[in-house]
Amino acid sequence: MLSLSDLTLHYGHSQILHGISMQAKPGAVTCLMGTNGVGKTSLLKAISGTHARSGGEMNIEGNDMPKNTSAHALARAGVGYVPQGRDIFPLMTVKENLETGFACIPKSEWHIPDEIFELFPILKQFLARRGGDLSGGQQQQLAIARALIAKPKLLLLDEPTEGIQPNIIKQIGEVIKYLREKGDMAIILVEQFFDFAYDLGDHFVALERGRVIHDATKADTPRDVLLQKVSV
Ligand SMILES: Nc1ncnc2c1ncn2[C@@H]1O[C@H](COP(=O)(O)OP(=O)(O)OP(=O)(O)O)[C@@H](O)[C@H]1O
Repeated sequence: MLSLSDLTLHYGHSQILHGISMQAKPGAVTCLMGTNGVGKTSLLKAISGTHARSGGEMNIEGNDMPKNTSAHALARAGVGYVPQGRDIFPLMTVKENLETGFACIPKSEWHIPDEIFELFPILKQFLARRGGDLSGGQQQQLAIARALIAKPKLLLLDEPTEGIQPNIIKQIGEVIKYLREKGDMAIILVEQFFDFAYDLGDHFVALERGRVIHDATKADTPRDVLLQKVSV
């Protein structure tokens, strides 16, 4: 689904990603791991087009995506991005936040599927509540739901468990498993909560200072080996 080859990224003169090559396949959770500051969020920004890469190739479902492809065009091509910190609109209602997910799909598909409320029942209950009045965990659920409304083929999740209470972490884990089992979506999960990531992951990519130091299936990634590679 997604294939990256020799991807580089800079902020001004400072180079953060140094030739990243990796893939993400439908029906699988690819965990992107590494200590703080290795470039995980920057890589998701490059894939989602929210910060243009400086070089390398990106291919989505067989189509080359030039490096100046806009975030909007990538969203239309099937990339759903749930950024770190969620970025929900605090003054808009839950319903309005969900409706912002319509921006990248044809008008004929502008409705909130029942599946969204089956996955996140709390959102149905709080449809008229302002986004900013939800708890952190509920905001995270809203951010994931909003991304799902655009029916992504590739879902990018940046630290979905950060600052969230254990019962909602468990629910988010169940949603990720459900989406994986549907089989048509590739999922890239950036996650510092090691056990959560190791439990969900089918494939593990570890970064160190903007370079890939590990890229293997779960069968070829013993827990202790990965833990050592992604620990300070
Ligand atoms: N907008 C920016 N301008 C300049 N440097 C930045 C910017 N955003 C991130 N960086 C730097 O790029 C490097 C990689 O940051 P990034 O957020 O991608 O890492 P990360 O692996 O996601 O870390 P974390 O787990 O802390 O989120 C860090 O050194 C960071 O300070």
